[in-house]
Amino acid sequence: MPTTSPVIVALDYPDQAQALAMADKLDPQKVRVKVGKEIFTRSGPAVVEALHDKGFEIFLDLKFHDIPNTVAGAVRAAADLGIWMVNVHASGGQRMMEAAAEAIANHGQRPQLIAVTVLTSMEAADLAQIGIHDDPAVQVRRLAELAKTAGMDGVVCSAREAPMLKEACGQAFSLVTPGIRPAGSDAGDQRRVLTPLQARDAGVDYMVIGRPITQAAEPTKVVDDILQSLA
Ligand SMILES: O=c1ccn([C@@H]2O[C@H](COP(=O)(O)O)[C@@H](O)[C@H]2O)c(=O)[nH]1
Repeated sequence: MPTTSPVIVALDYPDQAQALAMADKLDPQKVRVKVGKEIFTRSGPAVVEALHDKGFEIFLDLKFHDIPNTVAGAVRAAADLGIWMVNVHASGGQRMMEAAAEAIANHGQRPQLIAVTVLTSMEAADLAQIGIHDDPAVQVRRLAELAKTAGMDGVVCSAREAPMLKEACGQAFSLVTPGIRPAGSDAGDQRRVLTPLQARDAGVDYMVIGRPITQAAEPTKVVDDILQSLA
């Protein structure tokens, strides 16, 4: 049975052995896992297959961003891996997102297709450096509305923007939120953060949590404490 848990654990490791060792401490009934650029660049589809064999649903977080034809092909290849969710960058534009959606519209194992808005590591000063002089929330909303128009199933955003986006894009539009930090844990390079409980109360659908779990002395306990706090 697929899990209904909102928690997605980011398996950001330099090699497959370490990623799978962490997966062995996790329960596919309690969490999904995220395969990102580091481990996928190192291990490729083999790590996806190994995690599937362990029973996990997988968010393949490769954030495709290229011309429409290239992104369409990449999203199709991702769907062929049988993953649960895949993403593109909304800043690639409407035509790029439409090409991605079209590429998997009739796929037998169609994954959820979501678009990254503004990275949770970015704040207003970072946006200003790339010529965007709006508040992050304004840019997030602009890109989320474009993503919805282009046929995306949802977006990656910060939990801070969740109430605004549920209002603007509707309850069925999925909000996937990294930048989740249990109280007292180090924000690191993240800037727009909330705790799991604050994120739930803000209305997010999925919480992506990496280092607070993967770098903990007792990852299983951290997962259980997070799920308990949400119960
Ligand atoms: O805006 C974004 C998009 C993706 N991520 C990814 O989520 C995890 C977060 O890991 P933590 O260790 O909990 O910070 C990581 O894999 C990022 O690549 C994001 O943080 N923000």
